[in-house]
Amino acid sequence: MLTIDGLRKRYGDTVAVDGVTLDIKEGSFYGIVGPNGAGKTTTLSIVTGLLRPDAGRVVVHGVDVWAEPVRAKHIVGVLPDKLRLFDRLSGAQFLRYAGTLRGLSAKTVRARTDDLAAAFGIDDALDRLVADYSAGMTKKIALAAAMIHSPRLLVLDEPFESVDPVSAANIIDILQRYTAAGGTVVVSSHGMDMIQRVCDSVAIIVRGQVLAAGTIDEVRGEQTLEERFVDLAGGRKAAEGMEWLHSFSE
Ligand SMILES: Nc1ncnc2c1ncn2[C@@H]1O[C@H](COP(=O)(O)OP(=O)(O)OP(=O)(O)O)[C@@H](O)[C@H]1O
Repeated sequence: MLTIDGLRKRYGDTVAVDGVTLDIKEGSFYGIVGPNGAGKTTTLSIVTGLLRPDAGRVVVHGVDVWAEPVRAKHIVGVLPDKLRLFDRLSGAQFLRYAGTLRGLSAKTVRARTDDLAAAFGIDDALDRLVADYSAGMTKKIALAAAMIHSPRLLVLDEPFESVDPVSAANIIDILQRYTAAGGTVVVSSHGMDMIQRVCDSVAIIVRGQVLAAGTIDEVRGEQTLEERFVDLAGGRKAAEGMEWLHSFSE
């Protein structure tokens, strides 16, 4: 469903992505994990056609993202990292915008808006401005917009950040039913327990490189995913040299 081949991206002197290669199968619930600044968002931005790589190729369901960006974007639904939404629209207007942009008819958009709002528990907020939504509600309306055109692949950058546990469980349920029906989900998250529980496969990215990738069991071995992650990310830092913090100014 998604082939990422030899991606590279640098920002000035900073190498953000250093040869990332991954193969993600149709129907997979695929987790991307890595420490802060590891290159996850940069990788996912390139995969979804939001950022041009210095080198490498991304192919989504047989379509080269950078050779045929419009075709590729029909296949993919994206929840970007920094949510820059048209927040002077109401929730309903925002979803209508997202659906119309994807070529859906007004009738289809209306029906899907109702279904998505009910599924995400934001039906009461559809007539309010997105600017007035809480962080979790904003995440949910952006997720709904990513799904409205029923894409084959959902690329979700930290979808559970700011989302309450009940809503997160609800979203996971929606995504699991989507993958069971043949949809593919790629999700970046810092929630190791969630990734271990929900995903079938995972890649650990550190300093722009894939240090481990495969099924959850292949990657974690005898350890928990979190232990394996901490090992590959260079271990925990000892909390020394911060004695001044305990000297209290008053
Ligand atoms: N627009 C930019 N300009 C310059 N440097 C950038 C830019 N975007 C990202 N970087 C740098 O590239 C590296 C990778 O960043 P990226 O956002 O991809 O990491 P991440 O794994 O998503 O991190 P986090 O878990 O903190 O969200 C970091 O060193 C970051 O400072």
